[in-house]
Amino acid sequence: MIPTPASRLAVVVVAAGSGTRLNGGAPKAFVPLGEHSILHHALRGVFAGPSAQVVIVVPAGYENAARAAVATAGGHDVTVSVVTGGASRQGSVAAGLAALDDGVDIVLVHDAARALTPPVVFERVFDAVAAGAAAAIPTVPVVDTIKRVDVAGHVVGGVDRSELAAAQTPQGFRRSVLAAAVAAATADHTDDASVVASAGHTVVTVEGDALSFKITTAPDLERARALVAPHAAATDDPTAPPALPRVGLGTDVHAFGGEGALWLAGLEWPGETALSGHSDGDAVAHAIVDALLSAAGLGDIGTHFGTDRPQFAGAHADAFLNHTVALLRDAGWRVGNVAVQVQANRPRFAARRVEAEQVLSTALSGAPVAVSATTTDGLGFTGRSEGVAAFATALIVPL
Ligand SMILES: Nc1ccn([C@@H]2O[C@H](COP(=O)(O)OP(=O)(O)OP(=O)(O)O)[C@@H](O)[C@H]2O)c(=O)n1
Ligand SMILES: C[C@](O)(CO)[C@H](O)COP(=O)(O)O
Repeated sequence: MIPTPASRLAVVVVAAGSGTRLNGGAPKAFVPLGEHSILHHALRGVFAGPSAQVVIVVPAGYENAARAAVATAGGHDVTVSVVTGGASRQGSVAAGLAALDDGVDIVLVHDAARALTPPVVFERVFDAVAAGAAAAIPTVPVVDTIKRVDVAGHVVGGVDRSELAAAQTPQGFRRSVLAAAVAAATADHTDDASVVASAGHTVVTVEGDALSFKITTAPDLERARALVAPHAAATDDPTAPPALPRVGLGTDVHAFGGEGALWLAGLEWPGETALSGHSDGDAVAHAIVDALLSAAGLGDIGTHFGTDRPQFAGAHADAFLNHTVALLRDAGWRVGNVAVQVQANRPRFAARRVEAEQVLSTALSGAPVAVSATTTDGLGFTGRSEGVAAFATALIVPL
């Protein structure tokens, strides 16, 4: 980091949004994340970064709650101003800029919603602007295949993801550049770099961080809570890695009567009756997903694979398990091992058990999977051959 007098730098923390997509019962920055609020965690990252004046922009009526968050986050020695936000994010940024001290010449604008951003990201952005850039933003690569989709939901083309990057915050600027661009803006932009770029300035990028994800929806909040919970008691540092392995439990049931082939434990079973379900009805894979998500404290299969996700309609085990591994990885975990038991009269697993274990293990990035199968001596719905039940346990370990 380039050392500069504290008076040069200010961080504007925009926390005035309503959190419509989160629907958390309070403006988003004031929704609980562990023992404290989202804003408290965001401020911990800000206070651990480069020395700065800090301006917090909040909804009307939340000024005192913001001052309380400053105290719990350890901002006793920091110059902090709390101001009321605008109707849009850009309006809130303008309100924050109006509260800057005279000596400030570099400004970082940070979303409170990116509450677990590591302090090193603030340093990277500040260093880039202090080294001469008019504007610098942290970005991360886009990992999904991106499609253009029309209003009917049909794919109309692809986008080369090598040309794309996902923008995060804090976004850093020469104060004069940002203030002039915001004052001259005629359109509402979703980030500050767009405001400055539309005024003709070059925006450079620095490395972002997976922990800087934005808490936008309920699954994001679950993920943030899972990151904060395991280590908060031990270290009180939300950016420290989780310390202990964790275990989880999952079950699933599907009835026979689906269309097409039977899919179970990641295998197709020619000649067997299919299971019904939104996806392929693979109760073994779904029980494993629930076991892994419960171990990580990331909710359950409905949280991430509900019927509102058309991409998982008809999907097989590999799609479910790959996505679950990615969710765990983003939360700081990898799969240790999985054990799953199937209760069913059919199919008979003995001849294909090893094959099933290999397929499931491959979908879990190589973690060992043990599959066992049993019947119930004619008792219950599995004994009457009405369906299949599966029970899974999982161990996950910190990355
Ligand atoms: N009028 C607004 C709108 C947004 N923000 C802030 O901008 C950041 C990013 O916005 P977003 O995640 O979209 O938050 P919300 O607007 O609260 O969410 P939603 O769009 O779901 O209502 C958040 O820290 C939010 O508090 C703000 O300060 N003032
Ligand atoms: C500023 C931002 O976080 C960069 O990714 C983002 O643009 C905030 O607004 P959004 O409407 O939630 O995209």
